[in-house]
Amino acid sequence: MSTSPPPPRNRGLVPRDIALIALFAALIAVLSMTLAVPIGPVPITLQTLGVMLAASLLGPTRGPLAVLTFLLLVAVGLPLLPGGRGGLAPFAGVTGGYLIGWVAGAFVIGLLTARMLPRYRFWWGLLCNAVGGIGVVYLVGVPWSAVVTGDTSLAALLGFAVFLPGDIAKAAIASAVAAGVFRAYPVPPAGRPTA
Ligand SMILES: O=C(O)CCCC[C@@H]1SC[C@@H]2NC(=O)N[C@@H]21
Repeated sequence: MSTSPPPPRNRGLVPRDIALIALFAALIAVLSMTLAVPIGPVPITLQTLGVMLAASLLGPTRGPLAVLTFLLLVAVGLPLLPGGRGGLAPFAGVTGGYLIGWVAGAFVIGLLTARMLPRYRFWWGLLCNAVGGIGVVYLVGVPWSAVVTGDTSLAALLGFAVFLPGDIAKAAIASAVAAGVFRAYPVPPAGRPTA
């Protein structure tokens, strides 16, 4: 009886990984610049859709690296945030907590998604994206906004509710895409579950 060798773990980043990280960083940038609904100090955007897709499809290492690559480009001054913002100022501003929360959120989505494979289904994906892409992101972003604006009232803290419908829709889209990809490619490309 022949046994197949276990998939390689912790094999480091190969050129294909770098290309995927760059591709998803670019996707986040495109989504970041595509739509911004200025409903208050923090806009409704499509950015978290990019974060969720990157994390769901690339896993807990490459997903956050794609987000970090995007944030690095913003930090060096590229105008990739809505309104053509870039540089270091956004990180200290009212949305700075969301920017940082994306990295932690992507890690959690990637980790949970990797644990679901190969039994990943839409509803499990929705849960992964909701926990990481909404729960973790808000956990950092909401109090950060409150502190920066100086409004720590309950009403201000509960203001995140306005983002929920859109972010749940984004989590559903990311989960549907990931479920489709994982169904089409049932044998994970080397490293997808762990890298
Ligand atoms: O462009 C920025 O400076 C970051 C904006 C952050 C928007 C946050 S991300 C989570 C929540 N969902 C949205 O649609 N908007 C907020």
